[in-house]
Amino acid sequence: MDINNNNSYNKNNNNFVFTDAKGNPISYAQGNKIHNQDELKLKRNFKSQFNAVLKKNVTYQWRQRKNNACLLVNIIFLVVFMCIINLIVKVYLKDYSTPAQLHPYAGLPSLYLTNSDKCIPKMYPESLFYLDHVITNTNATNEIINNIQQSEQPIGLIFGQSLLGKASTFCKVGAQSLIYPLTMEKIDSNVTQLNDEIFHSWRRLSIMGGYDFKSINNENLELTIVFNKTLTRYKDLPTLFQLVTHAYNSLIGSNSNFTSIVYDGLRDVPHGKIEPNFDLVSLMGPMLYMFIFQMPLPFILKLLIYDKETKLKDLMKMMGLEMKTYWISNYIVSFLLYFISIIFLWAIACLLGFKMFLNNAAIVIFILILAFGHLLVSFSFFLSVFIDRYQMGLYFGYLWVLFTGLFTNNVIHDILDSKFTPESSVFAISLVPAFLLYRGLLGLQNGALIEEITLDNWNDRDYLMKDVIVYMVIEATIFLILALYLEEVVPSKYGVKRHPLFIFKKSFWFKKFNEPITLRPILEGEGPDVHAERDRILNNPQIKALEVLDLNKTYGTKQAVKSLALAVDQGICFGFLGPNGAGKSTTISCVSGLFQPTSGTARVLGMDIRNHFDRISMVLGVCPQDNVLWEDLTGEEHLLFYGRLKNINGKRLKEAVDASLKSVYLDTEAHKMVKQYSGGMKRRLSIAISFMGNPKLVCLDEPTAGLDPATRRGIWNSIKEHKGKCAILLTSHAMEEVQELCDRVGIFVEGEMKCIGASHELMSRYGEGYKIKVSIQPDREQYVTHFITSLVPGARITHSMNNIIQYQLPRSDSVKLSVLFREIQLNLDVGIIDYGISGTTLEEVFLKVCNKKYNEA
Ligand SMILES: Nc1ncnc2c1ncn2[C@@H]1O[C@H](COP(=O)(O)OP(=O)(O)OP(=O)(O)O)[C@@H](O)[C@H]1O
Repeated sequence: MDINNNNSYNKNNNNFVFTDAKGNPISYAQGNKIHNQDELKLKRNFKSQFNAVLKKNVTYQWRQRKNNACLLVNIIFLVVFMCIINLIVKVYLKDYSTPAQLHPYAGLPSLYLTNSDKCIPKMYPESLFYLDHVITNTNATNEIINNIQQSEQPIGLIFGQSLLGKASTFCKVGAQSLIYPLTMEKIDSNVTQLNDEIFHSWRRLSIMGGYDFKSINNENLELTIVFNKTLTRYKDLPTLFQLVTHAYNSLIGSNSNFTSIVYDGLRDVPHGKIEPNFDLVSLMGPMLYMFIFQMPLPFILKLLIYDKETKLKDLMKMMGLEMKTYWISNYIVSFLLYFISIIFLWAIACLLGFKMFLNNAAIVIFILILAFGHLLVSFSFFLSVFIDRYQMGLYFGYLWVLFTGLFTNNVIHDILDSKFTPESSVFAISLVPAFLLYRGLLGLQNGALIEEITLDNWNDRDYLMKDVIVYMVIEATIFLILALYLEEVVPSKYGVKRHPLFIFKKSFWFKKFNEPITLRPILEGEGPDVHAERDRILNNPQIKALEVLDLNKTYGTKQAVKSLALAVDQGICFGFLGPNGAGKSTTISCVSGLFQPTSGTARVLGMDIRNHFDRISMVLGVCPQDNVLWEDLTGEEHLLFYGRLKNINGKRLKEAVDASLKSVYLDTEAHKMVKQYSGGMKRRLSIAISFMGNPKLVCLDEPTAGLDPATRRGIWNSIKEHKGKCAILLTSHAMEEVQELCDRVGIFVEGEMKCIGASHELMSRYGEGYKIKVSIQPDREQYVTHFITSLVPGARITHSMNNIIQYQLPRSDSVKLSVLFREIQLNLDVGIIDYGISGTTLEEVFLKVCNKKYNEA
């Protein structure tokens, strides 16, 4: 098959070799040039991979629709619950509207002294008076008036926020002036004009109140205090009266002939008809919406952790998926999960007339929703680093929503509401996404109760919405960067993590320039065939499917792989044998890019895994030890996904998937979801996945472990179908499987390759010779043994029971099978009923190599 004018693709002895015009083998990595058309497919295609992950995620989420519907049901439940209560309260409040008043009547002033611990926060000295709620005709009122009037020093007063709103202030004992509760401004209009003006603009709520000084001289202080009841939320401002009188008294000082105060009382500003403005949803809003806005968190955590827990993320990575594409696609799906639920909430809220959503500019609400969405998703990414089980993620998510909701309502609300809270505390609180959301929701609430938030006023003192949104964007960015960094370094059950300072290492930034590693020609203590393997790698210029060059892998203090040297030719199936814990899976994980070798490296088709893993993964297929599948996707959907990862699209993809399903006998089960598959079917699907996209090297980690003989044979057939088209690295504990499938075998013990070669070579090299099993007549053991040892000197009994004896013949060229057969056949009368001769099995070689190791130890 000519690829282009210069290069060709030859198939010799089942070996596929890319060669240049002169017939020299070429590596995919050589010179960073594209050598042939096929090589183009080595490049990861962002569009194709993004399409694959997005389609898979959307299909998977659609299958999770029952679970996802819970999210919407939770939202509906909370909203409907609030609506019902709101409705009941509104019906009850219907008769409480206040008619329009151009000249509202004056009311009685009153004062309330409290300096008990109960009402005064401990931080205030007891000599300060705290003025807040209004109670008329109490002794406390008289007491405070007396105190104020008789005091020679200014009296310390604290005005409760509920009395004066945000304009309240606080005056220390000994201060020169008493208090400046409201900004004073002289208005050049008389009371009537002022009344008219206020009456027409009272809804704009810009006037908090005023003093009307009717007559002021050394003997008289006549004033009216006007205040805006709507703005001050139904609180009287009686204290203003006292303040002004006292201030006046202080001002005129000892010259005072102050004899009378004409008191006109307090009255509301002129206003139009006031309907009861009670909106429970707005009042409860921040807390209610806290729950709703954060409700997607557990669902997003589940989505992120599931792939990690089930090792699907690792497999996708090994099969060529670029992590950047994975994160972007997951980010989008998570964001959509949040966004759809919040838009749904918005729609319901508008339908039901919730003021927080209706009385504020839609653009401001939309920006807040977007900003918090990004923060929530980034925060979920961050949390997912520390959680290994998706069930745990779900529980944690729900607890977080509940806890932050309740905590905000009971603690954070008070802290944020107090004007004594220093900016630094507000900043610290804002670092927690849930509390920052609360600040944003408080802004919306204030907008609903005071004045619509628009892009013009969104950073006014009462809303600070712009600040909140900027905080959200900054925090989202920080959480995302932290998540991506911690994902690489925080220890977890899955995958091997990097050094915390990896970004400061040169190899991180310049990994394309990792020095080539030359295999050591000889290593002390290695057997002759392992030496020969090193020679083969060093002296054979042909590009191999896989070359492992002095690969070491250490987990903490455990050295799992020790200076492994191995080459697998193209088109060859290499069997990797070894006892449990020998390091076979670790080798596959290093070769397939899941783990970074501690030292040494591997080359796939001439490309170094340290420098070209992005290309290697496109020609790599992996079937891990456990089935790593999405339970809620069908077999066909799995293959479509992995096919797209490998840049196969359109008609070719459909054909490849059909062929793949057929090759593992799953074509009739293609549309069943994996959760309905049996263990054998899942295993067959895993194998089909590993061969998807015509990989050049396939790693099969115990492909038939735990399967019945019939299924095992089926899987062997599918592997045989692919054999020759690519190199296969197969680990197994089943000797007959290795004998059946593998051209070469390596036995690996405690991280070291002990022997390597074709199975028959190993059997003859490590085998002890032939065995004869004879069935004898009773009491003839002595005669038969004499006969066998006379025939083959050195033959010894290895097993004798129930007149069946097994003899081990010495390993010697002098033992000729044909002679043995003939002699036994002629001398059956020594007492032999039946007999059989067998050679050394691979299992015996395996046991011998392993036992040798253990005996040495
Ligand atoms: N993530 C890990 N962290 C620490 N040690 C590990 C890790 N993975 C494997 N090991 C250790 O490394 C050694 C080799 O393990 P590996 O899984 O590669 O063996 P194996 O030959 O595949 O075994 P098996 O046949 O049982 O699958 C074992 O001692 C194992 O305990």
